[in-house]
This record gives sequence, C-alpha cells and structure tokens, in this order.
Amino acid sequence: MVTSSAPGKVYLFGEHAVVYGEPAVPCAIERRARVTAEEIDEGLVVHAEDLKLDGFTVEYTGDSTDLPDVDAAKPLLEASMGYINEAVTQVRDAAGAPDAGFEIWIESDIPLGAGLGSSAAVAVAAIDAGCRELGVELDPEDIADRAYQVEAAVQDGEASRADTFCSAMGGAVRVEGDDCRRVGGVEHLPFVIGYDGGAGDTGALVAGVRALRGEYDFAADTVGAIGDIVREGESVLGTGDTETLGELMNFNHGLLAALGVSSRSLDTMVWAARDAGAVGAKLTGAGGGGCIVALDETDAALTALRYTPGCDEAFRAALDTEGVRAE
Ligand SMILES: Nc1ncnc2c1ncn2[C@@H]1O[C@H](COP(=O)(O)OP(=O)(O)OP(=O)(O)O)[C@@H](O)[C@H]1O
Ligand SMILES: C[C@@](O)(CCO)CC(=O)[O-]
Ligand SMILES: [Mg+2]
Repeated sequence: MVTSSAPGKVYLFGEHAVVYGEPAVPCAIERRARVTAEEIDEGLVVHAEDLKLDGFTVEYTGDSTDLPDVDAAKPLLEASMGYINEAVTQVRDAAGAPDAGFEIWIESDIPLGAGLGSSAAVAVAAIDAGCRELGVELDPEDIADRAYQVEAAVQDGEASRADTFCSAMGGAVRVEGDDCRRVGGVEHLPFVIGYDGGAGDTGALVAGVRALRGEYDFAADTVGAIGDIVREGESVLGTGDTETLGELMNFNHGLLAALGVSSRSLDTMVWAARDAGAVGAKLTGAGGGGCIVALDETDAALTALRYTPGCDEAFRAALDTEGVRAE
C-alpha cells in the first residue's frame, strides 16, 4: 500500500484565457490531496469521504455501472467518479496492466470545485500512488501529462494543462498550450484565500466564455488582453515587485468579470481584501463561486475577509515549491 500527495493551486493570472492558447501562471499552494492505493485482485473500490454531493458522503465500489446507493443524480455521480476512474485507466496503461485491481482512499485539504484545483491534485496523486503500487516510477512531467488526459476526458476536452502541470511540478509554472515550464526564482508570494463555501461549474463557465468569444470580437479581444496581462506579469514575477503583480491581478479580475465568470460573493471578497490593503485580489480558477486570491504580507486582508458576510473561510496558503510526492 502506498500514499502520494499533490498540491492544489491558485492562478496568479490567466485562467480561462489559457483554454484558448494564451499563457497562464498558476502557483501551487500548501494544501494537498492525499491518495492511498493498494493493489487488489480485481475491480476498483474507492473511499472518497470528502466527496459530498449535496450532503452525501460517497464511498463507491467498482466502475460507473456500479453506482453507490445514494439519492443523487446519476450524471452528477458519474462526473464525480470520473477523475478517479480515468486516473486508474492511466495507471493501468502506464503499467501495462489492464486488469490491475485497486482499492483507493482519498483524503484532501482542498475544497472541491472552488478554484483551487482539487480535481488536478486528486488525479496527479492517484496516478503517482497507483503507478508506484505497481512498481512503476513515472517522472513528474509524465504524471502531469497523464493527469491532463484525465481532466480532458472528464471535462469533455475543455481543459488546459495548467492545473495538472502545476500540481505535478509545484511552485509557480507557466503554461501556454502544450508548452509547460516551471518559473524559476519564485519562492514566496503572500497569498490569502477567501472561500465563499460554494462552487462553480467549470464546464458551464468555460462554455459561457467560449460562446461570448464567438459572439463578440471584443470578448475575444478581452481573452487576448488577459494574455497581455500574463506576459506583463511574467516580467515582474520573481523581482519582488508585488505592487505591480497586485495591480495586474486587479486588472485580470476585471476582465474575468467582464467575461461573466465572477459572482456577487467573489466580487464582495475581492473588494473586502482590497479595501483592507491587499496589493491585489482576483477570483481564482473557473469562478462562478468558490475562492478569491489576494496578495497581502500583513494580516489585514485575512482579518477583513473573516468578517466579510458571504466569506465562509479565509486562510493563508503558502506557495508550495514541491509538487507530487510520496508520503
Ligand atoms: N477529496 C476528493 N475526493 C474525491 N474526489 C474529489 C476530491 N476532490 C476533488 N475531487 C473530484 O474533483 C471534482 C471537482 O473538480 P472541479 O474541476 O470541478 O473543481 P476544482 O478542481 O476544485 O476547481 P478548479 O478546476 O476551478 O480549480 C469533484 O467533483 C470530484 O470529482
Ligand atoms: C477555467 C480554467 O482555465 C481553470 C480552472 O481551474 C479551465 C482550465 O484551464 O482547464
Ligand atoms: Mg478542476
């Protein structure tokens, strides 16, 4: 039996636009998903106790034809199980063991569906644990690639490599299409996270941006302008110029809001952090609900968020320079 863990992430810049080939800079954070895998004779048994669907805790067995006995919509359950099922498919493929059976336990500090990359962290950790259990060591780039295949399969092709590459490699990364690399020289960023307790539907939000981009040239230009922000941000990343990073994050949030992926609670938390003196604040991930990320060396934004109606939880999240690892 082996356990692997992988970090969640925040986007400094570039979510959504990265789906259309613009660059993005996600950063791994010290909140992890841990996956334990044990080889069994056949089939798949998954214990996913954090996986709450409208209040249900799901412990499921076998493949998607053998759904757990809970009163939740079948597509919702199938989508939720998809990441682990697809990760196991990748493990069997990598190990050349199409019939390998697994019992899997998932435990995670990353809120689900909230923009902190829980799906990528679970996929990355599951692939690493499953492969090591079968005696196969993949390097982090291969794990990232296979975890991307998982996200692409579950999200009907609507996924970039950003979340999975970041989770596998750790630190700050830059992703532009298939070109994925680590950004050197970034050791510390004073991230503060505000979480509204909710979640966004990544697929629907991506589809909304795609539709706007098709309908209006200025929406396509907005996506391009997010790419310009990323290119500008890269030039100051690692120089210690937090003020400029913050200003660019604020601009990025405005453009994401223009594309329709913010929400009242995300905007409220963004303004609470800024009013408290954060150098910048924006939504992170797909949006619609979930988390914002602010930059603040002091405790002011953290405290302000804790008193902001609609903010369920606020916490610091240090940059995690380590990606996937054996536990
Ligand atoms: N602890 C967990 N146990 C089992 N499955 C999980 C767990 N955490 C995440 N998942 C899977 O990931 C899905 C959430 O992924 P989704 O991409 O919607 O959100 P996210 O990755 O948290 O946010 P974003 O992609 O915006 O950063 C869950 O529905 C579930 O299928
Ligand atoms: C919205 C999006 O850009 C980020 C979700 O964390 C989608 C993706 O990159 O796959
Ligand atoms: Mg995700």
